Amino acid sequence: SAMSLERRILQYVQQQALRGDPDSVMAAIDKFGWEREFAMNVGDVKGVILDRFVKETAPKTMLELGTYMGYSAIRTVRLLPETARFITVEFNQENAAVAKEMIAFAGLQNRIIQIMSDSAEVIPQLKTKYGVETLDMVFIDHWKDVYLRDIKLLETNELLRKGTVVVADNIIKPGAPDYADYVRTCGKYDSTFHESNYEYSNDIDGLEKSVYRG
Ligand SMILES: Nc1ncnc2c1ncn2CCCCCNC(=O)c1cc(-c2ccc(F)cc2)cc(O)c1O
Ligand SMILES: [Mg+2]
Repeated sequence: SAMSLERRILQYVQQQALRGDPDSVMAAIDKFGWEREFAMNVGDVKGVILDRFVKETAPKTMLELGTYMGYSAIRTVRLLPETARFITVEFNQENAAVAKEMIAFAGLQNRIIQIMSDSAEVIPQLKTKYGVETLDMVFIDHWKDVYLRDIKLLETNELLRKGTVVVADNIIKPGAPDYADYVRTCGKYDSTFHESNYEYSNDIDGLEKSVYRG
């Protein structure tokens, strides 16, 4: 169809959900994912595990790599106080534009700093351009073959501190084997795998939670 999948989901949300109600926006995106077409949001099953990590960590400053449609940004920020700073980075301009409208519909546009750029460009600028000292939490959900490059960039740019929680999606499907191997064996993280289901499916997937030892 002429309209992209992401645009069709945004239209569905605008028709089915309640403006300013993040939970209704998430519910509409998840309903579309289960009942109509697959979309690569973290989804409602893995989302519950992510929620638990966010509540446990209560980050004041958080970075997300891979905004996509804004589902996990909305899911996360709904659990944070107004004072928290949430920065999300998306490379794909069309998806970033959809995310901007999705986040605005959810009423969270003042709580989310959206950057439309390659994470490799943004990470080295977080301290100087975005006033970040260190990150309390990171959610990695962008291209699976750049997860490892980017966690190393976070390390070398001194953005991690003792206790920073790094959560990564898709450890099984599509998989990020070089990343998983690194965080589990390099000695810099206490890393645990949390098995779950792949979004809108009964297939197996899971999140890796890696706490930086500092
Ligand atoms: N360097 C950068 N900086 C910022 N954004 C950036 C970037 N580089 C890219 N992007 C923009 C993100 C692109 C989307 C990333 N997500 C994915 O690619 C993804 C794919 C699947 C999937 C699995 C099995 C299948 F059969 C099909 C799809 C599931 C998921 O949960 C996913 O998160
Ligand atoms: Mg994902």
